[in-house]
Amino acid sequence: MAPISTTKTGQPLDRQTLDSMLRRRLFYTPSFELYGGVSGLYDYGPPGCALQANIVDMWRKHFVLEEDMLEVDCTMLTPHEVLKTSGHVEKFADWMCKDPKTGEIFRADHLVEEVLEARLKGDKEARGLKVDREDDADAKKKKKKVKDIKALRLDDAVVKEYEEVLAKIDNYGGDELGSLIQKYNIKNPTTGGDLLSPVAFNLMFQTSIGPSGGMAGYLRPETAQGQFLTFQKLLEFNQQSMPFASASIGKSFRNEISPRAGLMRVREFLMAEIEHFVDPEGGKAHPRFDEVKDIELTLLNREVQLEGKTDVEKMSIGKAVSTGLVDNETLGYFLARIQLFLKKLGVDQSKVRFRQHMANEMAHYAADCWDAELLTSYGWVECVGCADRSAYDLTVHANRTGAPLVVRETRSEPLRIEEWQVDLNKKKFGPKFKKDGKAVEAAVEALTQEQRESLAAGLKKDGKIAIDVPGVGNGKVELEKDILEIVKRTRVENIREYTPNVIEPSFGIGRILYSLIEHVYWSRPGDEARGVLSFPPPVAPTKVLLVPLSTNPEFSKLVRRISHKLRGLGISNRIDDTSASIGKRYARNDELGTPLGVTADFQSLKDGSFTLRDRDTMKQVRASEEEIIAAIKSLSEGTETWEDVAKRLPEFLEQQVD
Ligand SMILES: Nc1ncnc2c1ncn2[C@@H]1O[C@H](COP(=O)(O)OP(=O)(O)OP(=O)(O)O)[C@@H](O)[C@H]1O
Repeated sequence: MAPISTTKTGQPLDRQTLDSMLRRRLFYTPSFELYGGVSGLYDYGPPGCALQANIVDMWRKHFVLEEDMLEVDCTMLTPHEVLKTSGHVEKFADWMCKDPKTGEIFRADHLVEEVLEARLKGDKEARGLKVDREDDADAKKKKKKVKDIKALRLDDAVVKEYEEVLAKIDNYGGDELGSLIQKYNIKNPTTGGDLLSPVAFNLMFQTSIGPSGGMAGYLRPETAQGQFLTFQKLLEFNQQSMPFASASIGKSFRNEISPRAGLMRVREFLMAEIEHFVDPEGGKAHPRFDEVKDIELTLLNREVQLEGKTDVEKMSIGKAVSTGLVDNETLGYFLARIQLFLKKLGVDQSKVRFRQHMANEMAHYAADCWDAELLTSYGWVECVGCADRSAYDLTVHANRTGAPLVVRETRSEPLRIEEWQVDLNKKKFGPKFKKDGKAVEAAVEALTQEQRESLAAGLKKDGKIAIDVPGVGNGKVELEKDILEIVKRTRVENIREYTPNVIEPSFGIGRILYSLIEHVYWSRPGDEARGVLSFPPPVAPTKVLLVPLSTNPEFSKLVRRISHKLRGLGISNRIDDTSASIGKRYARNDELGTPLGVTADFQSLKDGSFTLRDRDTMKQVRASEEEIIAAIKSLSEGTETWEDVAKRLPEFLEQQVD
């Protein structure tokens, strides 16, 4: 069963309270609410926008800047042909099942998951086991509308079976989901009605480009394809130097079947994707792997899941790669870098795990794939996917368009290849085969080295050979030695040509943003109605709250001056000069996650000093304007912590505001 997500004070996270706080503070709001809203579409308000911008900014610095990646911004409108070639038109689908009576539609894997989890909860209740508060609230809420939750004791063997199914839920295809629905007698949870068998539903939004409607297209479901199609130009831009990575941040669109998980599953979302192009020879080594090899990750491997379990293992990425658990250094390098990025954002490290894809879950061409999952009140949720897509994408686009999406490198040592070559005597060949000439020539060219070797021996012995040429005569064609010769020669290759493989870390910014909010959310003991969002200062939407002690215009002047100076330094700040008590004003900003507060008071008028308050500890220091601004700058940039500042500057105890 999905584990419970607790806050840093050990309380189960109360999602309803958090959600209402986030909407009240305008982090986000359902789109088109005046018209009744549309599932899976949300608008971000000011703190949500600032938070998203800060996450994206940190992403750019952590990946694009740090690794010299080549950022591109490709169009979201994509012609049908491109997505047909990439396989999306045929395969980018989820399984849905319909209730023919009510017309309701369910995503098949989510339905099986929801019903089995509900039954396991019911079993837990029936066994008299404590159901966690969040579990309880959830169950109560669902009981009203979900018929399937009953305090019903299950057989131990059934519990085990359900748990195994849940551990493998991402691995099932349509037929298997259909069988599970049948086997476990899963119905429409609201009406108890029968459901039709699962059918594939393509998640892309279709459109047409141009007024004639003649060019079919889609809103892109990922940013990746644009990057693959600019590969050649980027390689040129990079002066033919490998390896290199492209990166892109932009909206993607997926017509999710029944999005009911807030920002976690939406129909339009911001993605940040990297396509790292690497030479497949040499084990996909990464030049900077040494820098990360000792970083420890929490790994949930494929075999464990196939046994129906979810036990994780902590392991250094160096060991995971050397033992072959993670396929190669480049993939391992990015897993470690993803973990470091999430840490920088303030994601709770005990709520991060990397889950390896099971065979069915992975695209057939992928060599290995790991998801960074974050524990939230929705359970473990994939927030970053990291896949080795091999040479698939470049190969299919090259085959379709004829563009050479390859790397050509001069070899340091020319390569000498001993091989059997076929020489055709064109003067005799043409007149003999006439219109069939092309087909015969293609069949000859297609002969493998082994075939050529044995045919050479046959030619020497009998003076003629027969080869298969489908569609010509009876499918066999005889060739005499005056028409062709097969000889062994040495070919010297100075240029090496290869299709790079691609390692793709793919980030859903909205999922990361929401999970981060859950991870930093807590309430002060004894004051549960007041939420606090403990964002690290660099990621916080607003860095500083400026409060004049009272409505005295002299205080107001001082805070405006500080605000102006902070703005000059690019540090976001807000003045709250309302008549609410200082405690209330700070509480409001705790909910917005503002890490620092500056108060102007009578002492400020006297000696120009100000107090600086830390959101999390509520401790204050007092110092000159210059020192306070310097402290704010270093805290906002993440170069100092509050502990560092508190060591440097004298604590201010007199006027505790909360
Ligand atoms: N509907 C969505 N809403 C928000 N973010 C999404 C959505 N679908 C995908 N993402 C984000 O994009 C990232 C890369 O997409 P990917 O195709 O790997 O997801 P996915 O495997 O289809 O996700 P899921 O299985 O949850 O539908 C995911 O890790 C996730 O953060």
